[in-house]
Order: sequence, then structure tokens, then C-alpha cells
Amino acid sequence: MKNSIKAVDVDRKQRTIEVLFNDPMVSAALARVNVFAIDHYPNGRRVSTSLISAEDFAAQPSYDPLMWLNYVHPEDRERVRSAWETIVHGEKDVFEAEYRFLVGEEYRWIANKGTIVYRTESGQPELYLGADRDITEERRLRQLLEEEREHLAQLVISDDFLSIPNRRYLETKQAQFFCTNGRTPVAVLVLDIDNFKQLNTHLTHHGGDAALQSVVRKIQTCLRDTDILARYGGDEFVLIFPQATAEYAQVTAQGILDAVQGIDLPKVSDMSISVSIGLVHGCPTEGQDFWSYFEDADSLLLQAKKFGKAQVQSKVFC
Ligand SMILES: Nc1nc2c(ncn2[C@@H]2O[C@H](COP(=O)(O)OP(=O)(O)OP(=O)(O)O)[C@@H](O)[C@H]2O)c(=O)[nH]1
Repeated sequence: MKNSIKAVDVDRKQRTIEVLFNDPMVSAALARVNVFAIDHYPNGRRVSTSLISAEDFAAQPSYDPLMWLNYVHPEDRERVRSAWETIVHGEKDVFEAEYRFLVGEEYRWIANKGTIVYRTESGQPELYLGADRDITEERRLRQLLEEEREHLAQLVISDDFLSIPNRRYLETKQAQFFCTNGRTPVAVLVLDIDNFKQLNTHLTHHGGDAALQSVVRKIQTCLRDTDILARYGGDEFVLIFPQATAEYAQVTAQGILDAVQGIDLPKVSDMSISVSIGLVHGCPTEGQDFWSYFEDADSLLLQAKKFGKAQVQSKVFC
């Protein structure tokens, strides 16, 4: 009885395969869209004229619905195996995955989507009908586009002359360094180079550029990896010290003053270089934001300029 049921099933499957792949016109149309069938029972034969040759599968000695996974790239195999196992175990009929597959002697990226059409009496895959597509080139282009997109996104938020974040970075990212639970300390500093107009005149614009780069490199040597230094515009910079103590903020600001004053300018004048800094340190609460700290720090910077430059003016709230 069992055998006769199986025979009927096999006939039905054979008829489906014949309808799809024996007629030259229908078969050619299916090949154009890479439709194939895996005749899983009894020997895992691939029936199609599409991407992967039928010979790859034809010589398998016994029925094994997992056998084809041997052709999947080792790095993709476990991911694809667990997706395919849900099909083999009857949890799902529709399969969809992208993976590298050994075609001839090279791995190609394949997108495969299909469904189990028939199962054996015991629920094992009997006939799988799917379409696959070589997406190697498409993936390469996708990756190039992604890299290009990342690069452009990076350009938008960084100062390409000084290779540090720019004002747009501050405008879009500042909130992530600013926690308003009243318990998380932060320092915001606004820094401006003193008499830079005059320096530019003495050093020429090109020399001014070099001085600007030296200042930035010097400031960077004073910072932790987690501190932010961004160019706000011209010779004005903003620093954020996330989760910094007031002592760290003040010692670092003083360290920046000293480090910048130690920069050797070209010997075309007896000028030295210095910066002025406005510093606000606190534990922001609800209703405060980065910009309120920034405004306060900017006012303190103006005070520092008024009081003679080359100094830090600060306000510490916690
Ligand atoms: N070389 C160079 N100069 C710049 C750049 N960006 C802005 N500047 C110049 O920097 C100068 C900034 O001048 P201000 O900050 O207004 O004035 P200051 O002379 O620094 O005077 P104080 O700020 O009061 O100390 C201007 O002359 C700008 O043209 C740049 O990328 N390279």
C-alpha cells in the first residue's frame, strides 16, 4: 500500500518535471529566468538548464537534502544550513537566501528563492522549485555604492582640511554626548586662536594654514580618545569632554593653553601663538541641552578675550 502511494507521488512529481522542463519552449523560457527544480527524491538531481550545471548534482549516490550545502562557501554554510533545515524539517516551505556557491572552480554569489512543491510521505523535501540568480557583480556594485555613501557621509561631517569633525557634525551628533539625567558630567569648551588675523598677515595665508594645523595637532595630544574636537568655523573650535570631572576639564584646558603656546612658529616674526578658551562643566538636567552649554562657553570665551587672551574662563556647576 505504502509503495503504491509513493509510486503515485513519484508519478505526479515526474509529470510536473516533464511539464516544466521537457517542452523546449517552456524550458527555454524558464531557463531565461533561472528557474530550476531539485528532484530531491531519490537522488537529489537538479533539473534545469540554469546557472548551475545538473552534473554537479546528478551523481549523488543517495537521497540527501542537505548535500548541496557542501557547495556553499564555508563562511556562509552554517547560516544557509539553518535556513534550509527549517525547510527540510517541514517548519517552512519557502526558502530564500544569498550565499557564495561553488560554480565550476570559483565561488559566485547566488540569490536563491523557491518553495517545496512536494514532500515525501515522511515529510522530507521531494521536489523543490526555485529561481537563482548570480548576484556577484550586483553585490560588488552594492558594496562600492555603500563605501561611496559612507565616504560622502563622512565628508559631510568632517573638515577635510584639518581632518576633524566640523560644525555639521556638532549639529547632528551633539545630543549623543549630552545626557540630561542630572548625574552625568560633561564639559563644553569653545576655543579661538588669538590674533589669528595678524598671524595670517605675518605668515601669509599659507603659513596661517600651517599654524592652524599645528594648533589642532597639539590640542589632539592633550585629549582622551573619547573627547571631541570639532572645527566650528574659521579659527574657532568646540570641544566636548563626555563624562569628565571638573578637574579633568580644567587641567586639560590649561594643558591645551600651554601646549599651543609651545608651538614653534616660522622665524619670520617674533610672534607667538595662543588660544583663549571658554569652559562650562556641569551635570545637565531636563531642559538643558548642548546649545545652552555652548552659549555659556561662548560668552566665557568673549570674557577671556576681553581680559587679555591666552587664558581659560570657566563656570563649573557640578
Ligand atoms: N589661514 C587661514 N586663515 C583663516 C582660516 N579660516 C579663517 N581664517 C582667518 O582667521 C581670522 C580670524 O579672525 P578673528 O577670529 O575674527 O580675529 P582674531 O584676529 O583671531 O582676533 P581675536 O579672535 O580677537 O583674537 C580671519 O582673518 C580669517 O580670515 C583658514 O582656514 N586658514
